[in-house]
Amino acid sequence: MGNTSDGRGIEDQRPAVRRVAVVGTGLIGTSVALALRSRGVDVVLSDPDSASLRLACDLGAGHPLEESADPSSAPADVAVIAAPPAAIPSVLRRAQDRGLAHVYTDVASVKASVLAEAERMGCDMATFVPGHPMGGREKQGPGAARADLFLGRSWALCPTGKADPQAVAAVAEIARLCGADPTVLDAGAHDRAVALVSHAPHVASSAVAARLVSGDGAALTLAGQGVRDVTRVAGGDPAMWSEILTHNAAPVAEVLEAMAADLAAAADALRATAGRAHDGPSSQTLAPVRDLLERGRSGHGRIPGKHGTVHRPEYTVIPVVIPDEPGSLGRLFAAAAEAGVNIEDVRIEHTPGLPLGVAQLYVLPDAVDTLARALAADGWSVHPGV
Ligand SMILES: NC(=O)C1=CN([C@@H]2O[C@H](COP(=O)(O)OP(=O)(O)OC[C@H]3O[C@@H](n4cnc5c(N)ncnc54)[C@H](O)[C@@H]3O)[C@@H](O)[C@H]2O)C=CC1
Ligand SMILES: O=C(O)C(=O)Cc1ccc(O)cc1
Repeated sequence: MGNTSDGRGIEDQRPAVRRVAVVGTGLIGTSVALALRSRGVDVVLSDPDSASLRLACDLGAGHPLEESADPSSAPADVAVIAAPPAAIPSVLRRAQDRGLAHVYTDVASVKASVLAEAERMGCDMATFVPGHPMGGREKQGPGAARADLFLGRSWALCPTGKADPQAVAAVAEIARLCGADPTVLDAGAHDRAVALVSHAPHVASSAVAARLVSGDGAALTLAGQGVRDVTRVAGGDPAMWSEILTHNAAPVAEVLEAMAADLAAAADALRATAGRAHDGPSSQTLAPVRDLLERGRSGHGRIPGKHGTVHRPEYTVIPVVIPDEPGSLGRLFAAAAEAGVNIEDVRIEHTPGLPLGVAQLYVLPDAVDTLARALAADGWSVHPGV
């Protein structure tokens, strides 16, 4: 359900969106384009990086803008600008000047500074509705794009008071066509919210991962799923994230300062407890640590989960042991295809020093039994439920 922060509904008007221009065919632009294509929308694409543009086209995300019939005579219904935050105001200004679309939106992770710069550059704020899809990955480029990236996610819309309500409705429709839930809020409120739920967590993840740089190799072989979960987003592009953090500096700094105070209190308490483990976990000295763990669990419980946002398919992971040799993945995928099962995603875990790896196959839950039986019958070492 889409709502504004002041309670107004935005699902009353649902305009037809038939033709969309996506400017910037990286991870997010190509994912938006793929999602729109899957809903029958005609998509034209552009990117200054010709390799990204070609890959996005080859993936079926759309056709290059330049090769389209006559772009100047047929403005798209909506242009989605999916470039890095700092580039967006100038890209928007150029797109508006050439009449690329009737309505414009962007996907930048920060909103207030992008909006202020767009206004300063004289962009038309009646047709510009800033947006931010709250789905993403720690990988860049069109090769990592997925049509289902935004399913069940929120999609923030931050129009200024000058925005035409029909433009807001058109961009809300883009979000819905991508399977997301549009939510209108003020740019400042957006930036404070994402500082808490995305930007500061990214820095915290990097802080954990940065400790591993000096960890010895033997320690790293003990890494389990926990540290992989906590550090996943630290794999994101440092250049892009420096840009995002710079554009949302004060709100992120505030959250990091609070985290740093929690960590310092926990470290002090642990120092004071060192060598006194037999006093038990309820000792007064350890109270700040216990308090942090309790608050952490409560905070974790507040994240909307499986029952909050319902549309995203939950995949089940089937681990399969594979020989670390050329062709083994190909044979595994061929066996899955033979069983008629679509592999939705795959991750490979290698154990250093062993001639084996584990392929984690992500499949829809109702395909698990079929696939596990077929692979086992084909001689694979399959471990569903592990
Ligand atoms: N990575 C993520 O998980 C998320 C990123 N975002 C936002 O999406 C935007 C794009 O990020 P990603 O797709 O992750 O990055 P990306 O690096 O995968 O793609 C960025 C694309 O923009 C292109 N580009 C650079 N300058 C351009 C310009 N002047 N005009 C047109 N295209 C230009 C690049 O060639 C590249 O293809 C950023 O504003 C980011 O804040 C939003 C939600 C999630
Ligand atoms: O990797 C993930 O799970 C993310 O949630 C990524 C992400 C990165 C940047 C955004 O502005 C929004 C989402």
